[in-house]
Amino acid sequence: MGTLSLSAAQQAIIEREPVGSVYLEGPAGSGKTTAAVAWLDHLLHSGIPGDQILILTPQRTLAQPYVQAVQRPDLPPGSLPVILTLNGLAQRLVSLFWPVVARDAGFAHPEKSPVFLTAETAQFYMAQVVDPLLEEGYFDGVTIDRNRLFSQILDNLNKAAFIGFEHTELATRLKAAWVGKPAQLLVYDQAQECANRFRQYCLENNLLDFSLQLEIFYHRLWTSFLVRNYLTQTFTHLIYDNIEEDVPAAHDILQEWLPSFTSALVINDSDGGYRAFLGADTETGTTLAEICKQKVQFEGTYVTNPRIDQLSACLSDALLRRVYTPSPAVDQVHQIHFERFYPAMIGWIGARIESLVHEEGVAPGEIAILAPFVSDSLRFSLMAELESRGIPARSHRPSRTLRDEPATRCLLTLAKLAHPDWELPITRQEIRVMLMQSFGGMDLIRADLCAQTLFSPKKPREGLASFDRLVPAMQERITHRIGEKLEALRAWLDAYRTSEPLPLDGFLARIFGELLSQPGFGFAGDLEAAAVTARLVESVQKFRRAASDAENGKLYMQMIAEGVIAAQSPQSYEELARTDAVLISPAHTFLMTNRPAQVQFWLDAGSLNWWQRLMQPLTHPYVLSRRWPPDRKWTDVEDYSANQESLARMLRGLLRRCSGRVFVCSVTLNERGDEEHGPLLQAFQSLRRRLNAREVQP
Ligand SMILES: Nc1ncnc2c1ncn2[C@@H]1O[C@H](COP(=O)(O)OP(=O)(O)OP(=O)(O)O)[C@@H](O)[C@H]1O
Repeated sequence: MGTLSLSAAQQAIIEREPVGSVYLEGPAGSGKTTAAVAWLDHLLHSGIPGDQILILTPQRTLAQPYVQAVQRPDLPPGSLPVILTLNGLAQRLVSLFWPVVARDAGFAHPEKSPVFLTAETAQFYMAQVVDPLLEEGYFDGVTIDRNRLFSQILDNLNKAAFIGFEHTELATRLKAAWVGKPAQLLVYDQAQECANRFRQYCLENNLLDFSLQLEIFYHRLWTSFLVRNYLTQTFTHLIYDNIEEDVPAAHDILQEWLPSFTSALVINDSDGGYRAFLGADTETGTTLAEICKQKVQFEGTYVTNPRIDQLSACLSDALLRRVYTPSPAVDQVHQIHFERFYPAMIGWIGARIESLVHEEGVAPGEIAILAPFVSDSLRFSLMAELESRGIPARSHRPSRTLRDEPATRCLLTLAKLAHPDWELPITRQEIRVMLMQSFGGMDLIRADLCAQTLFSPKKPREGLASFDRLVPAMQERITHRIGEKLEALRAWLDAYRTSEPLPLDGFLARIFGELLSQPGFGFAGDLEAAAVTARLVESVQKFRRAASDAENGKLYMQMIAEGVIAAQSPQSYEELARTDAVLISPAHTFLMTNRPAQVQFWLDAGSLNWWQRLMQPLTHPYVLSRRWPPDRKWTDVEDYSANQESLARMLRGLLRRCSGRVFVCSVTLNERGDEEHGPLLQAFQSLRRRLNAREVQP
């Protein structure tokens, strides 16, 4: 177990016979996962074959400590433990037992293989189903992006599967809780119609989105003696971590499955529940405690200190308007900083971090800058500020898409140039970005000159004109060195155009290998660009497998241009965690990476976004949950208390992952020029007032 010396409580977990079930509960940072990883090590060293051990987590990121553990070189030789989410398990089983269930589940072509959809490809098919309805005027009064509309309909289907009700009941449930304007009732009906049609479309075309995978697993496979027998014989030992972040269907299945494991370690983080908006249910999770033979409680923390704990308690009291008396010690672990405008705040954060790193010896990787949302401009300004001070920074925005990456934009422009038959428009701006990326080190001015002189957006079929045709003065300005590369690029594209076209993923892999990664070209030695290319190729491949259309390369390009396919960048948390750099991340994402940071900066403290949830006109995370009574109305009272509760939980979670100090940053005028005094800022102001009042007391 590396250099950690385990506590007595942790030792007690691992010094057992691998028999019987244990329910381990405790707050974040109390060492539960560390004990579980040591337990896994113990199981493997005691001779249990790895592939008989199932490690289940609600989300891949939460499995990282186990993924790392099974990569250690000192493990005994043999098979590896199986690390899965419920969805991953469902997908495996549906593949395996497809011939047995496909017909009964209503698929039109049980003789053909199933096609498992990703979040992206599901959006693509949703577009096929919903676009004609949008043309008929569906969702006329709803102002949200098309892809968010699609993702909410998919989310509704998922919620029905997670909670365990018929997807045809969605609108009934949503409407029963609605108290606002009647026009919304029609929106729910239309969302229901879309969900029904999408499900039908999936059944007709052998497509399985997450909801359908889970429903088939839960209602058709799990109930089969054959499947249960297979599962109980395959897996004899279970580690199920972060049950509080999993969905009721997972808890139901584990309720029945758990007794058949030879040993089981079930772990609950008593502060968690951050994935509630994705269907996680802490209450159904805790029912697993009842069937475990032994219950163990971990106390304390390896991460925070008593002053941070006091700050956490004071903030909860302030937020929930309870009476409290803060200890002056909390002053030492937080600081509130106000600036009038955003740029000044960015500068202040940069200077503060510079002094933390250079004067106080804090490692950059121990610093996290957190905000409810991280916009592109915020991310860019922070990265630039830190870079100018020589501080390494990394950012995590789950919503950052592959199509936003310059390397992707370059590759897709090249794809359009190479496939004139697609007749897709190409702008000069795209040519500029492509040249700067392809040639590496080419400046904006020269790239612009090339785009102006060598390309006509009106005649995209003609592609790039030859450098040799330019007048000598222009050639001089662009430079002959660039001219040579331009000619090499043109020659490559010409040769490709006259040969048999490849599928888009094949084209991307080839131009990367034959041209862009060659010495002198922009992707040579650039690991980030190579990683982006690999992810793009993978995204196109998944799309190609799911969309059998002959012109699927062109279709992919169109879908990405319209934003239907966002090609989410599945940058691994592992990659991010490994670098010693300041992390810039949405607060919620930081919580789900489950890693502590010594110093945290909380940005936009005045913003209401810390408190209120994202507007989702087609769905509702609380109404679509198992504990919501079908006849109850969702009023402002419920809304207020849900927001309060979720902010309180988030603050506890952030501080549970903080070992040093919090800097709370507030700008009078936010990025949009508005003044905001949201509940987070108010809680800190209340705390300041009380601390000041204590100081003036005799
Ligand atoms: N015995 C120990 N001695 C020193 N540090 C420890 C010990 N056990 C755990 N830690 C450290 O404490 C931190 C939290 O541990 P761990 O992730 O196991 O806690 P947890 O209760 O599972 O929290 P979470 O629910 O957030 O995952 C980690 O950085 C870990 O390295």
